Amino acid sequence: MSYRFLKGHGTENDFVVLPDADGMVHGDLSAERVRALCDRRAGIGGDGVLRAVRQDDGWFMDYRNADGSVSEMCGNGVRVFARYLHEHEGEPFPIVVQTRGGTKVVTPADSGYTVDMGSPAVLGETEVGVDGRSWPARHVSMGNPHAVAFVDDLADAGSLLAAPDHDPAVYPEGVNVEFVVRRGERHVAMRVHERGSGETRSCGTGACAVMVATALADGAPRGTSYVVDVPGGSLEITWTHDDRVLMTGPAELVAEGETDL
Ligand SMILES: N[C@@H](CCC[C@H](N)C(=O)O)C(=O)O
Repeated sequence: MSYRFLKGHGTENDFVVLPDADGMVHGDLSAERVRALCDRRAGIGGDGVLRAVRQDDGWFMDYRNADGSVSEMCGNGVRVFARYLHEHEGEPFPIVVQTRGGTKVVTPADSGYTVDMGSPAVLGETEVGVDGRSWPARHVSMGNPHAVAFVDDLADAGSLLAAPDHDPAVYPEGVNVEFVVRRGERHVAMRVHERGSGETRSCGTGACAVMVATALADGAPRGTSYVVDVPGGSLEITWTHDDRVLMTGPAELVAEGETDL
């Protein structure tokens, strides 16, 4: 059976969008099917899948990582998802998106879309490691788990072909690991190894976790904005006076078609 898909990305974190308004097309999306869709040689290719299901309280973003695993949230994905809902489902802004990590509200902005990502949870210190080297890291939850480590050089993180070492007692469900360097005043750059997808060109929730960890390290007052560079572009992030993280960045839809994968 063939079905409709779209392909999109936010700062080159790329996704297969599966329209499934009534939840009837895909039913219980299997991990095997997600892996087939995300396969960059035999499939459409993507860091993850965004299945769009209409609910009584808005649209549900059913997010899956490329390996088929489920995650609570995807920050770049939610901007792409909102653009899809606006342009293809006629949803007016502000767009309310339900996720496993809570309700997110997306509005248009000069440089793309702004997402109210909610309040971060700062959960203490931990450690991450690559190739026998280790760094202290801050444990931040943006609905999904992150470990943020400051390094001298982004190359210190090595090839990132394998998941960085981390404490399984702190992260029993795995973790997204961000490596960060400073670029200037209120400006950092990061690489990320995503749980379930490997190294990606960007991670929206990761950039928010990085901003929170950096603002805490800097003693920056609430309301300060940071630019977070990722390999696929830049995101602007503000931690507001009322403890919400606002992320602004682009979202692109680049292709649409039918697949029988
Ligand atoms: N790329 C996403 C995060 C996707 C989920 C993550 N890999 C996890 O397992 O938590 C983003 O832009 O936030």
